[in-house]
Amino acid sequence: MSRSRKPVEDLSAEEAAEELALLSAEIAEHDRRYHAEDAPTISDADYDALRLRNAEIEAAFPELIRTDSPSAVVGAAPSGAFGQVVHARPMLSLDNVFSDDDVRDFVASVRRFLALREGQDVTFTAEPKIDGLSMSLRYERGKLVTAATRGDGTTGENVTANIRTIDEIPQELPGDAPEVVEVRGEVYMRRDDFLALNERMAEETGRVFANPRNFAAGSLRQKDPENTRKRPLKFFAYAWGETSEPLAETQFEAVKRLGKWGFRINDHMGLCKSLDEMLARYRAIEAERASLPYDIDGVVYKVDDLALQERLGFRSRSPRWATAHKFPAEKATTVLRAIEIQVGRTGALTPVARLEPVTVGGVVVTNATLHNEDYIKGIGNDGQPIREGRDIRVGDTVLVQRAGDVIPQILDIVPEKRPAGAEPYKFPETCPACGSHAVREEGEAVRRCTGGLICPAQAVERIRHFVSRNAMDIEGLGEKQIEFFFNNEKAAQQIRSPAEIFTLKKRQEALPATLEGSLDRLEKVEGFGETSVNKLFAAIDSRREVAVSRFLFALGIRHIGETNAKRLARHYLSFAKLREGASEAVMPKGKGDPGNAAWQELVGINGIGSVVAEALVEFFAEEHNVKALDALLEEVTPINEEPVGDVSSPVAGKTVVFTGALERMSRDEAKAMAERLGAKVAGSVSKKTDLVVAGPGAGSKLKQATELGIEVIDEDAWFVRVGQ
Ligand SMILES: NC(=O)c1ccc[n+]([C@@H]2O[C@H](COP(=O)([O-])OP(=O)(O)OC[C@H]3O[C@@H](n4cnc5c(N)ncnc54)[C@H](O)[C@@H]3O)[C@@H](O)[C@H]2O)c1
Ligand SMILES: [Zn+2]
Repeated sequence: MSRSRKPVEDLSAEEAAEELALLSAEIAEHDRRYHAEDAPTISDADYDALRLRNAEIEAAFPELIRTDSPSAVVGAAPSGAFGQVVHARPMLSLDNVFSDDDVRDFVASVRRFLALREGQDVTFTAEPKIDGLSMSLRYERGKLVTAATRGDGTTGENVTANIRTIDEIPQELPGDAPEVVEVRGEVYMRRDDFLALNERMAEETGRVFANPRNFAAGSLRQKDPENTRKRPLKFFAYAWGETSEPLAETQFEAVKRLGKWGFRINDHMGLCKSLDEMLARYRAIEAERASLPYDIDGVVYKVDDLALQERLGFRSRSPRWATAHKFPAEKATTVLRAIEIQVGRTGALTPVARLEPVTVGGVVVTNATLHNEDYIKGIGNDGQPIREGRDIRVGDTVLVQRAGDVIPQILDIVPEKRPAGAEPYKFPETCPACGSHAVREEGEAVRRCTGGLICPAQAVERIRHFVSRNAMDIEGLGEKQIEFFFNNEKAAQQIRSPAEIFTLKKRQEALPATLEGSLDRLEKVEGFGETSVNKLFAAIDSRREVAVSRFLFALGIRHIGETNAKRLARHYLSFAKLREGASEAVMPKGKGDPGNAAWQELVGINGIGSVVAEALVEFFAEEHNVKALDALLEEVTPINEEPVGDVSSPVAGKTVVFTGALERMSRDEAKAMAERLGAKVAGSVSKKTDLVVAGPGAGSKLKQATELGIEVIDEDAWFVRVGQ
């Protein structure tokens, strides 16, 4: 695969897009295994490396951020086993960094966002990152009322009854606690408790957990609280959610306050006034790691000043004011049992190593990535030999590395251990999914199936994306069902395009009575049955009306991920308007051509660049897509988006352009503020612009605004206008 150890700056856009596609599928699969099943199959370090690589590519190619980017996702949706709790404030994840340089970049990004000058210092807290699971404990008038897991960040599982069995969690808070306060932290299990209990479990049930985190998660999700009571769970408090009054002015003081209320807080938390102090504390905590009674997987840095935290705010899955500095990991050797080829959504053939299971850092690893054809042969991306030219063969003993590097999975082989008769691996030249020719284009690392529309690997993926949770969210259409419908020869049971999902019921109902009881009737097919068929039809019918953003995202247009779909939907509000805009847009022809007004409106939308715009325009220009879309629109009605943000603010609904230098805030902060206040931020001035905020040095945009008679104000006037 083109996901390689190639530095991000050397990737072509094509390679980057390909790699992002592979990464998102892979990460989603690991999230499911880890969060929904408590049974990960790769080490955390490998998982983090996948995410890091994904983030790096997205940062370098913001235009390529995918329909299903992992960067916007937290955890996994709550299971149905418990009641659900919608968090008053979202429970997010943390960004990860791995090297000293990354920490330096993190500090720099905080300073940049806040537009700090030299001499304006930021203090950070540093504390161990506990390897458990996060918990939100809601206290009202001093009494514990609900305890919820993080879930997908918005909605978690209600585990109050189980949490009440944990000694370290106070049922009541002292009188000085605010009327409403959500105390957040980590539920974990000590390593010695884990080892002892796991041994007992192995004897009694034959089942064991991979690590204390999984054991803690499993213990917390017991149906019967009495079972949870038998498991020695512990809790560290380190954060908070909703509070009816501020806890303190700094992170450090706020956590100290939680400690005074009876929560355990970590005594390795400290304040750092400089990068050097942060790194020194990281080293000190790392040195103590082995002697701590619980597992930690890194050090968390947080901006100490809560007013600055507030200004920094959040990205979609993590706060800007914190990051986790992860510990590096180790290597292990194992045997390569087989090489399998997977066909991705884009038709790329990816070699995957099936390994003799090996424990790396407490997690059993059975699969690894082999990157691409050349990598197996011992050739690097630059065409030069790697591993001194050693190729990788089935039967080889291989060195698997888990490190905070890229996704350095199989590093090398052990030549002395190569079995006699091991053959060089022959990469297939046909697609294992459809038999079409698989070709490798000049200069490309990836071999691709040419089957396009007929290749089930690609079509099935397309439909799978269409029905996925964040897209149309149609329950009952899992991979198996999609494949069943896709490969079905019976006209009344075939689904080969999104529209056909919605005509399935009609086609079934139109079957003549003579077929009653035959396999043509879905409910007679094994694995379906009347109840599940009715459920499926109900699920499909319930999605005949969906938000524009979901609908757009579901279409699987290149580069239109959830975030971009939302941006577009928020701008155009209706699907018809969006389609009209994209259909009318004429791309610039060469330098100096600005494109027509519809194009300019499109690229003027905050966050939408020319690559995304082009993908959208091309999608609507393709006749085949228009046909499929029209068929779909016969069945589905996209519901107009509501304007978002603070609708009562003086700039709500206005389109604002910032230009020139800003002195009191960075450009990013300005954008974030405007959006919070319900304004749309555009990148260029057009007739649709309502307000231009111009700082010193403003040039062509200011001139254009004046020509168009648009109101122009300076930064101070902006603050007066928005009342801040
Ligand atoms: N191996 C796999 O297949 C796989 C799959 C998914 C996730 N994971 C692993 O699961 C972990 C969970 O992923 P994630 O999205 O929750 O991100 P994360 O664990 O890297 O970081 C966020 C979490 O850190 C926790 N945390 C611990 N100590 C903290 C402290 N002092 N301050 C703030 N937060 C603290 C919180 O629970 C928070 O939700 C990661 O380590 C990741 O490697 C592994
Ligand atoms: Zn194919």
